[in-house]
Amino acid sequence: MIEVKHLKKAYRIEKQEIPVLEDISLTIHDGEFTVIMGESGCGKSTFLNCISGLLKASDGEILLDGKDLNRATRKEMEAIRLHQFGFIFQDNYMIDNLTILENVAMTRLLYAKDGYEKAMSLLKQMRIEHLADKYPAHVSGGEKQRVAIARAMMNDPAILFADEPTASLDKYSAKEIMEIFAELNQKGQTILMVTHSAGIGAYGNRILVMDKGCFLDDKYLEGTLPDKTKVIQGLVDKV
Ligand SMILES: Nc1ncnc2c1ncn2[C@@H]1O[C@H](COP(=O)(O)OP(=O)(O)OP(=O)(O)O)[C@@H](O)[C@H]1O
Repeated sequence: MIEVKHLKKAYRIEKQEIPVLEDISLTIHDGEFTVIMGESGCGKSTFLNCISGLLKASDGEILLDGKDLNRATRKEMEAIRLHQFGFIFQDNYMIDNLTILENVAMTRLLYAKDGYEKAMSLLKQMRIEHLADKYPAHVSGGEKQRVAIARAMMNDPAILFADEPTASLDKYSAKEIMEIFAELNQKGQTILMVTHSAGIGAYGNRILVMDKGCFLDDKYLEGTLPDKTKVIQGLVDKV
């Protein structure tokens, strides 16, 4: 569970402070698949980066099971990112001269002996075990995103953060990736995802709509994918 209390974030450009997030308070509960939507530039990625510790918030508390990430030392934050968080982005950089299996296994090999077995079992779960010995340059965009999910799941993260994970994919690959997300969530994985697409957001079960650094709507979603897409579109159109 992550509790966000009075989170503020401003960027400093030269001597000027540019406020982006304005006093946000909310809770992300375990097992939720929360989706953040809103117009370009409203602060979605800034929010995701602050609560995942990739960016330091200007003020407020971000409590992960009671521990305030905004006051954690760099070493504590590194450990939390390694052991408790998983990240998936639009473009997932991989090390070109390592195989897919090595890319996935890498972070766990830093502290556990079962890196390769765990990586192989996740490649199987993502149905891409046949890619294990290939290099990143030789797999498609959709396959690369599956590799990125496997890599993000390597340390059994408490929360999976995803920023526009389907933005660079065609609609068929995007659907496959979202089906994997939905399956992981059904097995209990907490997910926090930013997207621009109501159809992609509909795979989630909670929608947060952001406008100018605040959340305007926070709604739990039920029903079929088309039902949820309609609800999300209605909320987003109000912005
Ligand atoms: N490092 C930075 N320094 C200064 N300003 C920044 C920085 N990163 C983002 N911003 C500004 O903060 C605001 C919010 O950016 P952010 O990327 O969080 O928005 P977003 O909602 O994720 O946008 P998009 O949907 O286009 O990705 C924007 O005005 C952006 O220009």
